[in-house]
Amino acid sequence: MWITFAFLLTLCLTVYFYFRHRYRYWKNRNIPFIVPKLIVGNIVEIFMGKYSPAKYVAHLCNEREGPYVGFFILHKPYLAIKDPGIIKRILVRDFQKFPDKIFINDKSIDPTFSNSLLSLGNAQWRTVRTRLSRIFSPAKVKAMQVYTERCAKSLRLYIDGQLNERLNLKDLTTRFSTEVVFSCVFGVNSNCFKEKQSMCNDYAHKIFPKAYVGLFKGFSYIFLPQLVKIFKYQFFDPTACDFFQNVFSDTIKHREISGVRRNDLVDILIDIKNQSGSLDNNALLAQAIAFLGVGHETISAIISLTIYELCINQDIQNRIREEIETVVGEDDVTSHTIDNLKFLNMVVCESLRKYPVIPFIQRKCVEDYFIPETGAVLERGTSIIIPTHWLHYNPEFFNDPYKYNPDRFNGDTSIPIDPFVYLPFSTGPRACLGRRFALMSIKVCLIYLIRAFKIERDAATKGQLNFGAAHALDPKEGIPVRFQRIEQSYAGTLNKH
Ligand code: HEM
Repeated sequence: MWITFAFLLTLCLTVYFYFRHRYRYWKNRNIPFIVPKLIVGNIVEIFMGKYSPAKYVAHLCNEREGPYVGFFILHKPYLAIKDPGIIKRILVRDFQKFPDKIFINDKSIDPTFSNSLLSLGNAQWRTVRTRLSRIFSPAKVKAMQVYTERCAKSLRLYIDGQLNERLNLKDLTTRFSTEVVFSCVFGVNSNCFKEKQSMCNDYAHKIFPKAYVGLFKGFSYIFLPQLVKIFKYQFFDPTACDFFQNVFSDTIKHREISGVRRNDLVDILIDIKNQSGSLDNNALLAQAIAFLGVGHETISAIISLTIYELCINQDIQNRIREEIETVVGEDDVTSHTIDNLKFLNMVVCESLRKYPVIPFIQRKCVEDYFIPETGAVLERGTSIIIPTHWLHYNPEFFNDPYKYNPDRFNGDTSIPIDPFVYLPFSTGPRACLGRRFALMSIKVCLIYLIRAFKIERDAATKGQLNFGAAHALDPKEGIPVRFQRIEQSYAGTLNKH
């Protein structure tokens, strides 16, 4: 018994002194930090469901003055960077020292996610990113607009059959985004508007699990890699990956045999595959699944949250409609007309500020790094968080940040917006690859809907959305709204297209 007691005592003391030593990490470097709780660090509030990870990081940033704040998840130190000058160094000027993500990247656990651009480490990331960089060039995105417009017309018809009924915005916009990404990435129709229950839509939803399972997976792939290594669970849902692997392989085979070109992403991926020494099938599939997973979630979230704001702020909805009427009228939507819709652009920018769908950016330092502004040295391997959500809601950078106010993006140079505090797509060499494609799809969808319908709140629409800790993009109760056909002039466009 004494031996057991001595063993347990030694174990407890070892754990205690180990953590005490680890928790001096930021103090020893003279970096302000949040005092951690023994063993768990600063993780408790997230697991109690008090905060989402994004809001928790924002809360930590508010707790300490200064350009950065250190915190701990279990024994591991993290640094949240608050100063725009240092953010610029990390994302752009000294990017070569911060090219990696924190995500665990283990091909034996999750080959699809680990092969995707989202998580690849420096050397491989560079090769894949260079190969894929032309995928969303202005000309390619212009070519994909035809397919996106087709999807917007299908959505419009789908709504037209359910006028004045209570509709859940998220359901409509995920059908649209799945159809768009399927059409442009996989080169096939997903039948999201033909079938109430579309297999493609169901599997697209499954790629990233929702609610607490999704929260736990996403969180652990960034902050608790030990758990992922022990339990070996995949980031992307394996059944969804199998389903899309089949769809993608069939499409590639069909294109190669038939020689048909559609000028979409599949064609580009086949071209990349045929270049010597290029990406193999698994690597291509990983990119396609990542595009589908990221693309369909983010595009649908921004469209539904924008429409929600337009229901609450009818004056803004009317202003967009007037602009569309003046610039586009009943004509086709071209990339040129999209560029001329200045107010619509301001609206989308404001939605991306108020709802940063990727609420923080992550980087890992690959060499010791001296921060000239403060004299601090970041050790090789330091995990960095850039708190987009905190920056976008900071009154020092955005006046009255909880207000939905597109006019803050009117280009007034007396109150310029710092590009290193407004980071919906991030910036620098590792910024979002799909930015151009996402903006085009969001704008096309909004133009088609606002031109044809007056969109109004329903009695059940909340004045304030309740996201809860685990529903980052997805308000808990959905977003119920009603669509009404507007005057004949707009109905004219319905018949025309
Ligand atoms: C509203 C829509 C979207 C937003 C707000 C968004 C935002 C972001 C952000 C913040 C990052 C992290 C960048 C960084 O670490 O510096 C990212 C990465 C990425 N996004 Fe997007 N994204 C959107 C849509 C899309 C779409 C539609 C696609 C493709 C179809 C896409 C593909 C990617 C890829 C491949 C990366 C990884 C880039 C790399 O590591 O090289 N995104 N996105």
